[in-house]
Amino acid sequence: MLLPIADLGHVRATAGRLIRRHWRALSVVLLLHLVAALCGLVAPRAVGILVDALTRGTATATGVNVFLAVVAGAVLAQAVLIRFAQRQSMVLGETVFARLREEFMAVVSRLPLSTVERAGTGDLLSRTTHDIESVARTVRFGVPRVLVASITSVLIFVAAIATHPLLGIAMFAGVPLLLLSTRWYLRRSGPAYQRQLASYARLSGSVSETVEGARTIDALSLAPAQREKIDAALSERLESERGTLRLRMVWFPSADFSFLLPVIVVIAWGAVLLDAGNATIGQITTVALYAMQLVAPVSELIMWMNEIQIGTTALSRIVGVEQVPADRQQSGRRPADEHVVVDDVRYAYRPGHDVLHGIGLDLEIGERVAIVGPSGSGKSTLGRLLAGIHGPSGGSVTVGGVPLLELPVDDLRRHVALVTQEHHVFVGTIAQNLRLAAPGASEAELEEALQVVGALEWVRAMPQGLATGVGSGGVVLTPAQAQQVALARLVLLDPHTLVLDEATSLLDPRAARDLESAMSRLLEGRTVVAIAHRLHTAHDADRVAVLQGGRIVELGPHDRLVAAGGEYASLWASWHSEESGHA
Ligand SMILES: Nc1ncnc2c1ncn2[C@@H]1O[C@H](COP(=O)(O)OP(=O)(O)OP(=O)(O)O)[C@@H](O)[C@H]1O
Repeated sequence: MLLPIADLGHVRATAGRLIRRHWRALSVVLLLHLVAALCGLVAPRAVGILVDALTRGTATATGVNVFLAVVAGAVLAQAVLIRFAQRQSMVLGETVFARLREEFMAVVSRLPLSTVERAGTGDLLSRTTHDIESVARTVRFGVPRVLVASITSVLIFVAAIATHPLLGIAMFAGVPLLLLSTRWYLRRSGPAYQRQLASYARLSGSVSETVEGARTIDALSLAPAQREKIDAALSERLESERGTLRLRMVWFPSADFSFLLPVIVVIAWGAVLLDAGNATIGQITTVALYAMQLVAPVSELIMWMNEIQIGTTALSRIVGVEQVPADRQQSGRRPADEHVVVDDVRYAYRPGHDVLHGIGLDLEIGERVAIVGPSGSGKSTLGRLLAGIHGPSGGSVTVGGVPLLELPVDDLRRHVALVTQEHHVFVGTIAQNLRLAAPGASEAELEEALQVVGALEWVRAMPQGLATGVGSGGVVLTPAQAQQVALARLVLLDPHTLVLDEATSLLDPRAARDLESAMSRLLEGRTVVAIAHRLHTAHDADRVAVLQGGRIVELGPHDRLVAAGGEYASLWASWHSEESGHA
């Protein structure tokens, strides 16, 4: 499933909101361009007057000097005004774009994890990079240029009509062809550009998947299949680019012709009027110069219309991300205590296919519960629901009487946190990695957290201690160190309930043993739900929940369940005999 794409109404509403927010700055930009365009109209008019004076033989040396001064003054004024207008346009473009990008990043970081997982990284990656760049180009250059070109074109038309109304009308000669070809183009270009952008998303998805899964691809010799997939994505992209190119190849030449047409018609029609004594050579010269002056703004308009079309399509994909429904709704209620209760919980990844069927689990504050069961029985799913990552499809998971999904995410993590085998080290310093959990923590607090998980010594031994750069491009941490940093983050978060999923399984036995003491200090005084893949964890727990086919089939202390001789007893017996076999 790809992320939603906003319809034109929403895109227009977003554009309208941006214009309203910046209307003052936009008005200044428009005013500057308007005056600059007016200055640009002076020269053709002055040339026309001079031509007429020369034709009539009334031109004087002073007249020519005045003409030169006026033209030079107008050109200079136009150049200065354009400089300021462009500067203002760029500042405005950057301001608008910066806000847009910040808002988009805020939306992306709020996206429900389940949506990101389902949509895949390619689509989101291409929206946050390629589409944002496309919108940036439109906002920075496209919108100001289109506004300027529109104002200039209208003023040129008005000036031509004011010079000679009958001749001025000839300036419209290219309009029908321009309208027809543009309508033809716009009808087809929207879907064609959507296809093109979707093909970028698929290509970047295939490439990033190949890079991320390089080891698996290598190990299973999947390279040919992956190459085929990328080739298919490339062909799709090529085809979609060809599609839009075909459209441009029809539209551009007809547009080109339609704005050259007025120059030809003005001269031909001017000759007829001159013959009939209805126009002067000076007027024909002025209007013909205006017709030629029109070429630049109209061609700019044509070029940027195309860019704006691409930008609008990209904006619809960006606005679309805002339309992903939130998976949680804050109610403002505050948990009465630290009591976590799972009540009749159901969960389905796909509608109609429940993987949890009415789970009930009342966690006593400070107790340790181990969840055991065969692969696929729903242990990890239950863990994610307990940590408030997914919301249940039915029933509830509450802390202190408040459903987890009603809490703000920052708050939620201070109640329940999930510890998985994934310990991503973010690019930045060790301190920055830790402060993700507690942005305001002092260095002493960071060191205290590192001390709890037994990492203070090695962090202090690093070249710059807490300020050492880690992650991609920095010092490479060992898996055990990465895990210690993750645990220190949890110490800083200080949640009262922890859900452990395969917390130590990726480590070699020695590193796992080293971490066990760090772990046990972290767990002290907290409620713990451990998804137990090794049964000795279950043995040490206060209670064991046996999950089978998405249902809790047994629940109680280890000894009682073993004595009961049920499902857990046989799991325990087979695990025990395996263990003693290994010994
Ligand atoms: N992202 C997902 N989309 C669709 N189905 C999923 C997804 N994750 C898990 N499932 C399905 O949900 C069921 C429960 O999976 P879950 O991972 O919770 O089981 P588990 O007991 O933790 O298994 P294991 O011990 O192998 O990790 C399985 O049938 C699994 O195929």
